[in-house]
Amino acid sequence: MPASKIPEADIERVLSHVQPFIAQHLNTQSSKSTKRPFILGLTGLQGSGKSTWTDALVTALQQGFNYNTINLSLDDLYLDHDEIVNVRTNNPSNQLLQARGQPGTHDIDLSLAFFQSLMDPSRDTLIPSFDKSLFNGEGGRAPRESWRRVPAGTSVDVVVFEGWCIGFQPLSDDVIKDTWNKTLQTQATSKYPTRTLKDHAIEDLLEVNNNLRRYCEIFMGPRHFDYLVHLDTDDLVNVYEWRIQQEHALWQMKNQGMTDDEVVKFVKGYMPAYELYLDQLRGSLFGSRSGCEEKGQLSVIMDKKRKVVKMAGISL
Ligand SMILES: Nc1ncnc2c1ncn2[C@@H]1O[C@H](COP(=O)(O)OP(=O)(O)OP(=O)(O)O)[C@@H](O)[C@H]1O
Repeated sequence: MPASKIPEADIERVLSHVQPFIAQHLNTQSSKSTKRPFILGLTGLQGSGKSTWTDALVTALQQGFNYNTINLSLDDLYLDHDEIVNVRTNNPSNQLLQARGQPGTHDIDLSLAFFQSLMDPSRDTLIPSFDKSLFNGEGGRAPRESWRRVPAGTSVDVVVFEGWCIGFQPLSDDVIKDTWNKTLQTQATSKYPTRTLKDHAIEDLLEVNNNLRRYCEIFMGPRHFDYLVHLDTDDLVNVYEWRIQQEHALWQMKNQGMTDDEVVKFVKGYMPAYELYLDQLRGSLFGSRSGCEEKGQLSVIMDKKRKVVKMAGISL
């Protein structure tokens, strides 16, 4: 297996925070007839390395601790292609819902079925898979025969569940309106804009916020996780830089990829969510009044080159 881009020492540091929570969880589950796996959320900005970190964590949890570990990406829960087209057609003026990505473009029933099947040892668990290359890059559900399978009777210890908006929590309509009202117009001269709310109609932001609310109620709220690792940066502009580095590497390797302008347009689509929800997440997903205060959260701050410059448990 090729060496991971994540230094082993960084993985070890993360696990020194997380593993005691896993051990405690498995200990309390051992006497139960229906065992629930430990759900380790991994959230992070676009291109921060969520998939790469997930792979490294799964390997370390399996090989270093012998935990039966699987992973799921929120990207694998996208609606199938025809449903994504429906979302686009039903929301013609909402720029946030013209392609897969935002809350409102994932299959909630599929996510529920996945998490419920993990609790039922009499059934195989199929891990959903989405193929981004289908339909000229619009993507579609991969055939079920190609999904990974956890055979019935196998108990899964840990699920690493990664996604860009995991840990984001809906705001009240009033807070969204207030934030929107106070936000200045997008910086027209900025190469990498980080203030984009005014590019969107307030009702479009509210709609995505409502979709996020449903996600959190059903499978993505604080009660659905046991621990959250957050890949973050001290400068949001790095999200543009990371993606541009990635596309430049792709150009060198395959002579294809996005142009810098296309990257800016693409990353800008995620900025409204960062502007609205990042502060609260940085405060804590398991904050007071969540009823989950005993759970843990770790902030991993990376610089422009994705070097970890700070790692700290979030205390309430
Ligand atoms: N620590 C790192 N150092 C250098 N390169 C990295 C690092 N982490 C990830 N990369 C590279 O950055 C790119 C994006 O990584 P990855 O796909 O893991 O990010 P992601 O957060 O899952 O992306 P997306 O938000 O698009 O789903 C990949 O080319 C990966 O190899």
